[in-house]
Amino acid sequence: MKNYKVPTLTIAGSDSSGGAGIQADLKTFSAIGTYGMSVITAITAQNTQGVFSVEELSKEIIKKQMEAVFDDIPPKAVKVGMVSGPEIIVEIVDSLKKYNPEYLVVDPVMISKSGYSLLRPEAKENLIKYLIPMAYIITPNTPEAEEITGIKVESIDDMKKVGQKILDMGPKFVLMKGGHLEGDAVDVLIGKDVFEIYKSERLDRKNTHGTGCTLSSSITAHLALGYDIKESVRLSKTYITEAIRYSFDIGKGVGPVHHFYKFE
Ligand SMILES: Nc1ncnc2c1ncn2[C@@H]1O[C@H](COP(=O)(O)OP(=O)(O)OP(=O)(O)O)[C@@H](O)[C@H]1O
Ligand SMILES: Cc1ncc(CO)c(N)n1
Repeated sequence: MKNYKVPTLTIAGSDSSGGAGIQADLKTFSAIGTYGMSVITAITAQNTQGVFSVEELSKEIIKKQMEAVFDDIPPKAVKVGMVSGPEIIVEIVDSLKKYNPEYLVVDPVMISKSGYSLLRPEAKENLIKYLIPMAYIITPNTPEAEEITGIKVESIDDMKKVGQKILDMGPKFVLMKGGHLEGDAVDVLIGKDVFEIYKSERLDRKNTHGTGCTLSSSITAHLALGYDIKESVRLSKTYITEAIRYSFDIGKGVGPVHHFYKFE
């Protein structure tokens, strides 16, 4: 029996409609059985139809949130999602270096499903230079992998090649997500001596708001529970597939995935 009394932390933006960002992360942390905490980096006014406005929080309040969490309840695993500005990336990296959590999952959030930029262009350099190299695992989708490397990703072969380039930037593992390609939903895990393919059927569902956030939070929670990287990704791939399968129409646009307890 796993010890479920394990704290997990998400450092990310708030999605007012509850489908992505902090809200998706906390739902996932709970559904998998861990104790979820949050450091909020930005507030977005968004729903199933789009992102309408973003207000970034100051680096001072981000630092204070990090101190409050780590000084009292040090998380076993941490996930970083939306970090839109260059200064807050530096602040978060400094705090993470100070507290040194065992697992750091980086979801390099750049553009929302509705096409809104969640990473300011001038923040990209700091993301690549400081945050990506410290990650235990980074989980880019294909457009993000292209932005990070400048190389097109159109096939599983490209995912392998580009994933290797990202691995060379310093993270321990790279999970290349294939949700944006055609055919089966195939994700590729790459590490120094690791190469695994995770394949599921492509579900014909329109409600995929928050898939990326949910997958990376699930990996974070499973790592915190003590699963190894391959098992954490395998269980998380199942979690996201089922969460998409059981998604339902809520709101007028691209609805959220459905979170529920499902294990092994
Ligand atoms: N229609 C689908 N059917 C099954 N699995 C899917 C589908 N779409 C995406 N996935 C899976 O969902 C996970 C998230 O992948 P995706 O590439 O959609 O992430 P993302 O673009 O970062 O998401 P987001 O838009 O929330 O940021 C991956 O495991 C991917 O294979
Ligand atoms: C706050 C937030 N983070 C991440 C995503 C994923 O695209 C989103 N839509 N909103």
